[in-house]
Amino acid sequence: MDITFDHVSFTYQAGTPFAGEGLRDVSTTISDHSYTAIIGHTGSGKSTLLQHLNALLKPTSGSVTIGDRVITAETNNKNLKPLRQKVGMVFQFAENQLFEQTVAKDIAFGPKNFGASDDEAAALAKQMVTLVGLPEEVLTQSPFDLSGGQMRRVAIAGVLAMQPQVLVLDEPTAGLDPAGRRDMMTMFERLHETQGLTIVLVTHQMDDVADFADHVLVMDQGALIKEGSPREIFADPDWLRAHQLGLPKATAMAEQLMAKGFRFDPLPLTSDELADQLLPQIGGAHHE
Ligand SMILES: Nc1ncnc2c1ncn2[C@@H]1O[C@H](COP(=O)(O)OP(=O)(O)OP(=O)(O)O)[C@@H](O)[C@H]1O
Repeated sequence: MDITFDHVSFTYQAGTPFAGEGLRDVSTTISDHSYTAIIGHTGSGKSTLLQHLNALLKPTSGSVTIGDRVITAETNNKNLKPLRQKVGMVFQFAENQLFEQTVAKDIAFGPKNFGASDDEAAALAKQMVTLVGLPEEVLTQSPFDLSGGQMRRVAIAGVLAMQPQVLVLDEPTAGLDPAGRRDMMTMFERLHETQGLTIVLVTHQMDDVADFADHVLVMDQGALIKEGSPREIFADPDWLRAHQLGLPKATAMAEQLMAKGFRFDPLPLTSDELADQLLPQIGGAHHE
């Protein structure tokens, strides 16, 4: 399912003295099965864009086409339920939204709300808890007895239990330690690869963009100012700096090495790429 933005602008509190522009004339397509990263500094419009992906917000002007549904300012709020099922949202600190007495009940809540029987919902809960890498034993536990990282996985399982086609992730690794972050990102990669889920990721971690995304949207002051593959986006470090954006660690290190006379073409995005280009220059990796 593609999601296409056609000249989308969005104004918060339109018509009041507090009106503020959230999005300005954004046109782009998030393709079916893609892994799209959205980057941009604070207040650039990333969260506003995300909320248009399942019509939590509707454009003030322009349209968003989600699969076969066209959302405009005139769209009424009826019949949006199927959209909410197809596009699953994992908000920042999603674990704060857990509320049931057991993990099983929490994961089953969404499907039951959408008409699944008790048995179907329980089966989904069992399936999803495994999919997010937790042992089945947690199903009978209180979510509040789990670690922060495990609680977040339960919240994600609850979104996956709706069997969405698109998984939207707003800084999903915020607050986790480095190992927890890596495990979480590997889990999303697995969901993308094995379940065919389209992933839309908002992140400040440029290494995650380089490692996982195949398409990148760069937001600034509500506008989409650049889009392309990670290689295209990270090819111009000066441009990124001018927009207060960082670089993947390997790219930043390559830049420093270039100042000392090393050559890199293209600029490496990952440590493997950095090593592959560096070794021949320091007399390593000779294969006779
Ligand atoms: N509820 C709101 N009412 C009024 N203005 C808002 C509201 N939410 C966001 N804005 C404004 O819209 C613009 C875009 O905000 P948005 O939250 O989408 O940015 P962001 O890139 O997600 O930022 P962050 O990285 O801090 O989450 C900002 O100027 C912000 O002040």
